[in-house]
Amino acid sequence: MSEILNRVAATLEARKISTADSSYVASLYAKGLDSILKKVAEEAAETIMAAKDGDKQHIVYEVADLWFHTMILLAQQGLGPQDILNELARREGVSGHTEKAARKEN
Ligand SMILES: N=c1c2ncn([C@@H]3O[C@H](COP(=O)(O)OP(=O)(O)OP(=O)(O)O)[C@@H](O)[C@H]3O)c2ncn1[C@@H]1O[C@H](COP(=O)(O)O)[C@@H](O)[C@H]1O
Repeated sequence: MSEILNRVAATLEARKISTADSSYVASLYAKGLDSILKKVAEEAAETIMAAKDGDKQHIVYEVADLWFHTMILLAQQGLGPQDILNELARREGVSGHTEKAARKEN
């Protein structure tokens, strides 16, 4: 399931050394962190609106946009999808309440 995530992550890495005007990802890196964060916030808001509409196809489309832009954020920060998968795996089998309590201690 994560093969596509890995392929997209590899493309995002490659775009770090690309200056192609035609590259959406390269242009977003060039604009910097605040622009990336703005896109993440926009896509989150669009996801919320799609969910409120209840149109499943629209939800899938907007969540794909949201995942994609969070992946750009991760790449820009020197992280990748494997870091998130590792964190989710770590939480597996841990109840949400236990996790919440552990966070409060940190
Ligand atoms: N998966 C995506 C992908 N999903 C969404 N987008 C772009 O993300 C933007 C989403 O922004 P919006 O929904 O706000 O739409 P918009 O109004 O057109 O965008 P803005 O003008 O506001 O930026 C659009 O420009 C989409 O084209 C993507 N752009 C690229 N990819 C992947 O990234 C790869 C590299 O892309 P380039 O860097 O463009 O070569 C591609 O081969 C794809 O695999």
